[in-house]
Amino acid sequence: MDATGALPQTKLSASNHDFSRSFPRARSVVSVARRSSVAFQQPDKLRSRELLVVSSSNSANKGMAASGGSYLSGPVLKRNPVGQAFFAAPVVGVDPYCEGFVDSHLHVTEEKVGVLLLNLGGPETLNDVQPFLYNLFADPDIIRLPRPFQFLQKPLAQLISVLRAPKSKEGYASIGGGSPLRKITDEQADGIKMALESKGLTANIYIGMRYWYPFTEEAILQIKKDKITKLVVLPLYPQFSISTTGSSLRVLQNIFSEDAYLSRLPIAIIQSWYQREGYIKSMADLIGGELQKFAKPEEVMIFFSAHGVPLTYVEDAGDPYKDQMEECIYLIMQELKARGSYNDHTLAYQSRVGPVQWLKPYTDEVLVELGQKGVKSLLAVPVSFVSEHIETLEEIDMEYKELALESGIENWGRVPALGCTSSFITDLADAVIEALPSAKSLSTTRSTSEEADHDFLSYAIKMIFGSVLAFVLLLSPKVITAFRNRLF
Ligand SMILES: C=CC1=C(C)c2cc3[nH]c(cc4nc(cc5[nH]c(cc1n2)c(C)c5CCC(=O)O)C(CCC(=O)O)=C4C)c(C)c3C=C
Ligand SMILES: [Fe+2]
Repeated sequence: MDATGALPQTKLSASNHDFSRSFPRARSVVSVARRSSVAFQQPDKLRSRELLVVSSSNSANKGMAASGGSYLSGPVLKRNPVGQAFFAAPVVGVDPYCEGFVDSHLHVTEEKVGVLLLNLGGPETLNDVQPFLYNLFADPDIIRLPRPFQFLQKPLAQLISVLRAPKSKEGYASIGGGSPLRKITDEQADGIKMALESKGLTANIYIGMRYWYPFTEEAILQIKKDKITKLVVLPLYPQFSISTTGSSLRVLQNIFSEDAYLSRLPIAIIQSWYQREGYIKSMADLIGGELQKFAKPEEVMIFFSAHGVPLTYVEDAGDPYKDQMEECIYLIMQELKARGSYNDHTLAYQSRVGPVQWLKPYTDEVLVELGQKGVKSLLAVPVSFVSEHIETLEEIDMEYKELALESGIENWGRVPALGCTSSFITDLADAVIEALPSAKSLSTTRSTSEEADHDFLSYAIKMIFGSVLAFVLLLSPKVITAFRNRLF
């Protein structure tokens, strides 16, 4: 990192490895991925690449698709604009023969599986707060400037980070002087490693944070050093947003496309996993447990509070975040109903920053309204993130709790973040195992020049076909008559 706190611009050198063939493919495994376009760019200027991506799913979403509604009127499953594939088939077993590859010198080498966990990162000390904020605001997926103004990104990031730092520092000071994110993510990584081992898969787990240590760039350097032969990318965000998973994938895309070894490395990306049965059930377990702490559990309003995004992300750039969030909450509520809990529930968005409109309704406004409407017992459920962090520990536990109590809510509870809940960690390990057979390298997809050739060819075909069609039409009796009658 440089003196201003900017994150390192890591350039990864080309590798000598030529992993020209990979064999044998899984035999008893049903591939879980579909070929689909992944946007690593901002979706409004997509240069999508053919890459194998996995949307981790299972019977839960199939059931929901069948129900065919939306959160209020029942959800509808959509293929989202960032090219996400839904409804993967279940894995039926792990191929005992799928354990090696042949390098260019025809030596059989052992498969080395890596799992890259992507996360946001957080300042570990109060001195880290301003440079962390700089990294966050310098991200074009966080502050999306129109193209002619993009040169202002870094000066603007510097300005906003300096202006916001005192308020953020206060928040971090109130939760012990720094973000707990690194520690929790380390523990989750250990948990996933152990869960994978218990399922017969040895894997190296890497943590790639977007805005603080250990940066994604560092994790990728380590993946290269360790000569990983297959990589599963698992963002620790249940729902996809351009501002979170999308931003991290863009970093990966930039690094991978410039590096010979990485562009040949078979990789599977789990873009979102909010609909996995294991995750939904783990959330329902936690909610059910907290409901029982109230004197009258059936009277408690379940209040889902998700981190917001600016409205333009959803409305203009096609961020699937809101749809996925609503679907996720629908599934959790279905699970609770199946367990006999019929509580009222609502969803609101928290943590807005800056003057623009964010996803509504806003958490603070809804809390006040609910208090005024006479809701007396409320259980807050953080739903967009799986670790405790500043927005659960400070914003929800302190600010929103105080606001709720002032507004007339008498009984307040909060569901803890999933953290290392064992059913949840096991489910993430399953998601990795299911994704593994679909790993595919960037270089096996069409190259840019092939794409350009293809584009030129299709352009030429269209031109020729169009000219012939125009010629035929012009010579057609009707057109000739129309010309004669001066209708054009
Ligand atoms: C799904 C989760 C998140 C989304 C979506 C998201 C979008 C988003 N965030 C900001 C601005 C800030 N986020 C900050 C902290 C922060 N954000 C998330 C998660 C999501 N952000 C987490 C988990 C954290 C906390 C990390 C930690 O240290 O514990 C901050 C810094 C804290 C603060 O000053 O409030 C900012 C700023 C934007 C602008 C945005 C979408 C465009
Ligand atoms: Fe955020």
